[in-house]
Amino acid sequence: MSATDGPYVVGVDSSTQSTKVLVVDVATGAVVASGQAPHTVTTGAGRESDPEQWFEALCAALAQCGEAAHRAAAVAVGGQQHGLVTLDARGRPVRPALLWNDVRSAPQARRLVEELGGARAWADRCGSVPGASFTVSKWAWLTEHEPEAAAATAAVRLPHDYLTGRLTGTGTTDRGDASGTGWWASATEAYDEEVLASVGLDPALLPRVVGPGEVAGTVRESHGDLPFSTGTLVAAGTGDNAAAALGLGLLPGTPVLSLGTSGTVYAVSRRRPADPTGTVAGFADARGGWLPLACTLNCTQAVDRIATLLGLDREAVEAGGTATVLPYLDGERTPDLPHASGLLTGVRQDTTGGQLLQAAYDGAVHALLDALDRVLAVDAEDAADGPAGGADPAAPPAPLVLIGGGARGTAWQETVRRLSGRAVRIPEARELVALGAAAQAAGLLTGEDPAAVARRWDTARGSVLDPVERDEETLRRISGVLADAGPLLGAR
Ligand SMILES: Nc1ncnc2c1ncn2[C@@H]1O[C@H](COP(=O)(O)OP(=O)(O)O)[C@@H](O)[C@H]1O
Ligand SMILES: O=C(CO)[C@@H](O)[C@H](O)COP(=O)(O)O
Repeated sequence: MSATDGPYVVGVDSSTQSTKVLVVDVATGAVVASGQAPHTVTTGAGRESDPEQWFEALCAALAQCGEAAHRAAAVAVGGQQHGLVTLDARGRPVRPALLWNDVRSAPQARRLVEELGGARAWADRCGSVPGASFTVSKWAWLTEHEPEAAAATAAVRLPHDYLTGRLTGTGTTDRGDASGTGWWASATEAYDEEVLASVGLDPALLPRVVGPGEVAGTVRESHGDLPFSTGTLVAAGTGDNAAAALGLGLLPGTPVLSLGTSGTVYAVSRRRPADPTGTVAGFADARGGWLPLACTLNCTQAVDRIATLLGLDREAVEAGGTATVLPYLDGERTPDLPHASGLLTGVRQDTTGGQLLQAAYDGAVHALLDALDRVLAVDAEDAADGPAGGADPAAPPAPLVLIGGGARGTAWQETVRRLSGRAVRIPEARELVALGAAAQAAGLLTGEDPAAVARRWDTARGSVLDPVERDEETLRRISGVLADAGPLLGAR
C-alpha cells in the first residue's frame, strides 16, 4: 500500500493561538495535507476568544488541505483545555469564551476551595485543586460579574466540545477534557452535583461524556464551508494535552514537556492523581487512564515578548551573568501566583541583553522542571505497582519528550537540556495534538486503541540529545529569588 492509499482521517488542534489540521493516512500515518489559521485573543485584564472564530479558523485550515480533506472518513478535535463557552438556546455564543489563561477568576477559585472542604478534599474528589484556569472558577466569575450572561446560557461547553458540536449538532465531551472543569469528579468519573450546585449550574446544561473509543456522532448535513460528507464519523475529541499524549502513543514512565502558549509537563499514569498542593492537576487521559499535569501560563509567548522588548531575535541568547527573570507576565499558575507580574533582578553593569533573554528562558523552564518532580512522583508510585507500570528503577531516566511550537527552537532545547540534566527527545512530527486527534479518529475506523495507532505510525520518532550536567547553580538562584520575592509577586 502506498503512503496515500487511505482511508484518511482528519485531526484538529484548536489551541490558544491557532487551529491546525492534519489529514492523515490511517494505514501509514503519513500526513497527506495540513492547514493552519490564527485566532485572536484579547489582551488587558482578561483573555477571551470568540468561539465562532475558532470554527471559521477550522474551516480555513481545512480549506488549505484541498481535496484530501474531502476524503476523510472520520474526524476528531483536540482543543485548549478549561475555556468556558456559553451558548444560548440557538447554540450561539452568549459572549466570548473565557480562556484557561484568564486569571480574573482567581478569587472565585480560592473561595470555592475554602467553601468545599479545602485543598485536600478537592484533590480527593476532583483530582485537582481548582485554580483560576478551571472552568468552575470561570463560571463562578461569570455569575458574579455578568449575571445576565449566565442567565442567558442554555448550554456550557469546553472549546473542543463547541467545535465537535458544530460538526455533529449534539452536546458531547470526553473524560480528558471534562477532568479540567472542576465539576467532573475523578473519584466517581461523573459530574459532581454538589460542586455544580455550589456555583448554581444546572447539570442539564452540560454535555454528555462520551467514553474512550465511542463515537460522538456524525457530521450533520454538510455545508459549504466544511469538506466533510454528511455522516462522516466524529470521535470524542479531547483536551489538547490528552490529545498530545495519544499522539505520542505515550506509556507510563515517559515525561513530556510541551512548550506552547502554556508550558505543560505531564506523564500518563494508571494511578488517579490527587495532589493537595494543587501543583499537579489530576486530569484523566483520553483512554481510561490518568494524566498528572502541571501547567504554566507564561511560556513561549512570554519569552518571545521579552525578546521583542530587548529588540533581540528569540535565538540571540548568551550564557553567563547574574540576572534572574521570572517571566510571569500574565500572572502565574505554577507556582500559584495569579496576581504576579514579570520580575527582573540581579542586573549588573556588564549584563548583556542576550543574558537577560537567556534568564527569561531559564525562568520559564525552572517553573516547569520544578513541577516535573511532582508529576514524576505520581508516576513513580505507579511504577511501584508492577512491571507494566513504569520504567526499571535501575535504568537511566527516560528522555524528556519535548513538543509544542517552542520545541523547534535551539534556545528552548538547550535550556531544557541544561536545567533538567536529562536526555531530551525531539519528535520529528510537529503537530502532536492534531496527530493524537487523528489517531483517535483512526481508532474509530480500525477498532484499535488510539495510542497503539500512534505507536504504529511511529509518531515519537526523532533525535535524542544526550544529557548534560544539570545547572544546579542557576536553578538554586531562581528558587532563591522566588522565595525572597513573595510580596512583590502577590504571594499569599
Ligand atoms: N522555530 C521556533 N523556535 C522557537 N519557538 C517557536 C518556533 N516556532 C514557533 N515557536 C513558538 O511556538 C509558539 C506556538 O506554539 P504552539 O504549540 O503552536 O502554541 P499553542 O498550542 O499554545 O497555540 C509561539 O508562541 C512561538 O513562540
Ligand atoms: O490550561 C492548560 C492545561 O491545563 C493549557 O495547556 C491549555 O490546554 C492551553 O494549551 P496551549 O494552547 O498552550 O497548547
